[in-house]
Amino acid sequence: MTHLTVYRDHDPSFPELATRDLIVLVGHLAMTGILFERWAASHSLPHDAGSEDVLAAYATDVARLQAARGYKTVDVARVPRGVANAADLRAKFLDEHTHSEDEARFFVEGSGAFYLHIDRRVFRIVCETGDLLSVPAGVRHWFDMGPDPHFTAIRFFKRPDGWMAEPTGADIAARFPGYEGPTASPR
Ligand SMILES: CSCCC(=O)/C(O)=C/O
Ligand SMILES: [Fe+2]
Ligand code: NI
Repeated sequence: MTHLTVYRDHDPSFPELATRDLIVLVGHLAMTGILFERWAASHSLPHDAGSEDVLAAYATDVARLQAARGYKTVDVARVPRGVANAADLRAKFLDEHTHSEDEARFFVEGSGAFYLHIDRRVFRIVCETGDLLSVPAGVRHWFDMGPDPHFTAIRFFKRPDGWMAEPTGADIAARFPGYEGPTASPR
């Protein structure tokens, strides 16, 4: 289930806030400039769906968000259940990094946890199917898809050339609770 946990960035053992209440979650994230919305993700996708199939199924939603927030480019990040190189894929987003522009992610299936490091706090947001989250320009963050990953996310970019990340070189991500999957108890 979607939830938010807020930590001080030097103390991963004692959260300041943990909530599954969407109104509280949206409000807390909005105070830091993060957009969170719950969308309908009602199109079932075949296991072998490609990016074009995903974008075609959600074309109306994609066009609406592009028009509203000026996103120029979209792509699809998809990790099907049971993928062979899960550990390598997981490692790709596990280090803290930034993007030079505001981006957004819409989870059309599956789940994963984003960690946004803002003003000496870490906002851990477990996203599930139907969740839309923005990552503001320059915000330090990382993403954990878990040990048994499964998700499809439409990614929205303001840059015409899509996903580009700048590593911060910090080792903060390793100190925070990872994402263990949708059946794990929330933290
Ligand atoms: C859930 S989309 C894949 C992860 C990603 O694009 C990103 O930037 C993580 O920080
Ligand atoms: Fe990122
Ligand atoms: Ni699947």
